[in-house]
Amino acid sequence: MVTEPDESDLRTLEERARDARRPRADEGDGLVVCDNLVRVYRTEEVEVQALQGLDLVVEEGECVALVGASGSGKSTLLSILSGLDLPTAGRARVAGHDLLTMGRRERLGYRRQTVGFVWQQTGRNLLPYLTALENVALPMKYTRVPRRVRASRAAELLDVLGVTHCRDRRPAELSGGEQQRVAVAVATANEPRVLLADEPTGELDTASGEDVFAALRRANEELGATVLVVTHDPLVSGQVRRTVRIRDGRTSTETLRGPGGTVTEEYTVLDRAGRLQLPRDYVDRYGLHGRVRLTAEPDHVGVWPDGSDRRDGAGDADGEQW
Ligand SMILES: Nc1ncnc2c1ncn2[C@@H]1O[C@H](COP(=O)(O)OP(=O)(O)OP(=O)(O)O)[C@@H](O)[C@H]1O
Repeated sequence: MVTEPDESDLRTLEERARDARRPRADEGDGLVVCDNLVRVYRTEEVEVQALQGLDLVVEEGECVALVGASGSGKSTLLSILSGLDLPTAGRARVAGHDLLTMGRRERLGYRRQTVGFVWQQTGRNLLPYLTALENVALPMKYTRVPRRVRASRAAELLDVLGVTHCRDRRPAELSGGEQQRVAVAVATANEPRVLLADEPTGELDTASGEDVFAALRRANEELGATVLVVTHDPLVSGQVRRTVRIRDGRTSTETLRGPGGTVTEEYTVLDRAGRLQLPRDYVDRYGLHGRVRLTAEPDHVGVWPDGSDRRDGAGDADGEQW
């Protein structure tokens, strides 16, 4: 028997069709692109430059850890990418949405469908009077997913993220780690292209933190979300392929890891003025400080401690080749 789709089914289908027609300006240019991003907080007495010309490109499908000292601007960046905060200047584009110019309606749709968010504070992610299943189903109500689809997708997400046993419990009846895994399910309910997490394991013990990180990885690998996770947890940053370090409101160095977590490549960002920051352990390892000597080689630049007499540019333990 063929049944007629009801009105809400049709609305959902129309919305999906409209969404599919929207230009994908991001394609081929990074799913997340920040270009010279600036965020200045002004209060009556002080002005804080939280982001000072940050550049970042994240490709679709990546799982990236953002690390950096307290106050370096990590949460500010995530707030901007989540559509909650507006940059002061620069360019920020996520999945074809220009975060500086988008209007109220587009911003609402962006926050409901394009990005998902997991906060550090477990209590901030879930509504206390709803069960885990109801919490996960709720965001789909706002995007007008039909009721029966909401329930089955919520159950499926709880299953993928390993928290099926929590489905009929309220947040107060869950451990911190279980709450955060349910929070990942809530954040991925509307199939966002980008999942943002601000220290999601910060309040947890090591074992629960690993479970939550495994949930984020599943969201990345099995549900297809591109993941950006702010973390102070070396266990998390040691397990992702790419770690981006933020220093004084700018991206400074990047580490790429191969299978098994071994570091395969280190990068640094050359800013518009031609300045670059060397990774701290390189500076220490090669005793670089103050003035350093540069050698121009056919295909790279050598950086040597001042006073070293090496001039041929061949790699040895006294300098660093770039
Ligand atoms: N609403 C605000 N008003 C004024 N200053 C702010 C505001 N939010 C953040 N800042 C300042 O901006 C700078 C960057 O803060 P941010 O929270 O982004 O850093 P962070 O790297 O996430 O730090 P942490 O690791 O401690 O969370 C800090 O100096 C902070 O005090």
